Amino acid sequence: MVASSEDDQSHVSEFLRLLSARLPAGVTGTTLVMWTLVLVLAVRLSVWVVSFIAWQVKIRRVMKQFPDPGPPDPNGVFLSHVENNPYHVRWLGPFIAVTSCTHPDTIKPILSNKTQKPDWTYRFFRPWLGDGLLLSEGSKWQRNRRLLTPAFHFDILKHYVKLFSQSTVVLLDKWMSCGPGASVELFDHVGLMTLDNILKCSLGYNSSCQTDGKSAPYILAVHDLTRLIDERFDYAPYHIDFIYYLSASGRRFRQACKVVHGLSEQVITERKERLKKENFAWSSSRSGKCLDLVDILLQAKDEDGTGLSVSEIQDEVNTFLFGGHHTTASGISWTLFHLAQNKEYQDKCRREVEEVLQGRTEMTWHDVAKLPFITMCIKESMRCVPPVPRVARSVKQDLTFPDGKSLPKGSPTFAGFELSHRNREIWPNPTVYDPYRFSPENVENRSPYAFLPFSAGPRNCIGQNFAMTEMKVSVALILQSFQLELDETKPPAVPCDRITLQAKDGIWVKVHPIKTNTHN
Ligand code: HEM
Repeated sequence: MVASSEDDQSHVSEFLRLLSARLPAGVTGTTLVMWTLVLVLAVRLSVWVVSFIAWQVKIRRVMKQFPDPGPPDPNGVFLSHVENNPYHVRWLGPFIAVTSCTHPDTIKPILSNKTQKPDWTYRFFRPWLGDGLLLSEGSKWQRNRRLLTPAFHFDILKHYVKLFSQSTVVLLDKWMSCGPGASVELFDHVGLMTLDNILKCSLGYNSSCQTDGKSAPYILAVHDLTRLIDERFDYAPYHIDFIYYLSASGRRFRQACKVVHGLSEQVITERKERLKKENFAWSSSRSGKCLDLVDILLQAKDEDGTGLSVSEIQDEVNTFLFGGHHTTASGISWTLFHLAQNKEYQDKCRREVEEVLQGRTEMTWHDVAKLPFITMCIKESMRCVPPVPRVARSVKQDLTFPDGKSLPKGSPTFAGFELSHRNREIWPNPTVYDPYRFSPENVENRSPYAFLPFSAGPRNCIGQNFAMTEMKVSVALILQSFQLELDETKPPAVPCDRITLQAKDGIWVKVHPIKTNTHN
């Protein structure tokens, strides 16, 4: 190696000497090379400046088509603006403009296959979730989506109803032991319950995370990660990896990633050991058990017979651990909040579940289908506070809206579910919680793109049936055992954007037992 670098140096010196010999007096080979380099750099810089200016002129011309609502109102949303406009533009600093679509007709093309997930937002998740289903693109995403879809088939989901019931019972027992009328913070309790569910159901992990306290570091780390990613979006210097990872936030982010990856490693290692012990033969005849997500990941083979690598499996487990618990925790907690706030709907839900269960405390798959009013309440809650408030996209090819306005290739844009769910043109009195918006006759004439808690199009939520089943079971069983009342002595519940919509100071409710707990 040393000899070759010495050889290279002598070749360069020889070249410069020969070049100098051919040049006019006073001009050396070194000077000529330097000037050539400066010229090349100057040309490249000029090309870059000219294309930047051309791009800015184009962006400004294009963005003029879209209204700019100005600074956000105190609630952070532009309700009156959204009422009259199906989209708007916001400038992030002096050069970058992002459109937000807030009407079913403009959201529809944004969620089509003419767009893709943009690196400018999703890359902040990559050190945590890797190239799992949420972040991957192209053939890898297609392969994994195809592989994992069967894990969410109804035949599999119906086995989970029993597990969802059992996890809810653990939560009910905890509330029962707090004493009548105790004040509890919903996200704390519900977050552990939904983590328990995803660990037991999709990941086949023997969890007792609601009671053993071992998952507290994971929950705290996820809390940190969502806060830190949000902070990184908002602070431009942190967009540069080098600066970010030198900062205290960047170091904390790395530390939190280590904690969450620890749990996914544990899930995979434990499963592999169990499989070895069971001498598991990969076949669907696995003593009547259905294949869950980890089974599928460990079993998956490409056409050429290669399985998924360890890091591919880990990325998916990390993705499902997060995607499968943080969102449903938000959905269930906000539903309980809305029902605590609207006693008449809470009572109606309770009557419904009592009629279906007739004193039983465990749900079956058939029971879940008999809860239409609870389903309407959950949907109305996700309209008011969608767990995922928006998704970002980048336009792959020029995209034209129904009114003829268009976005050029490469434009960044948002599908704004939170705002479209409050668009007065579609939802009269949007701030009022009214589950009857979701009665069959009211749903009939509404665009399928009006209500999109699970997004739509090719990148819609793979876990939406899992989530709806889990939410119905938990809400029904909670209301069967407890009367909920908002705790007015605590700070009011205010939605706060932490990737999913959480509550700024939590959601505090008083839980009043309805009858003696018969779950034990
Ligand atoms: C109330 C609960 C839930 C809500 C509101 C929700 C919402 C969403 C939304 C809006 C997306 C699209 C994200 C994007 O385009 O960037 C999404 C994707 C996804 N969700 Fe959910 N989700 C929920 C529950 C779940 C559950 C329970 C799981 C897993 C068990 C899950 C797994 C995923 C995955 C893996 C993706 C990526 C799908 C893909 O790109 O192919 N979600 N979810």
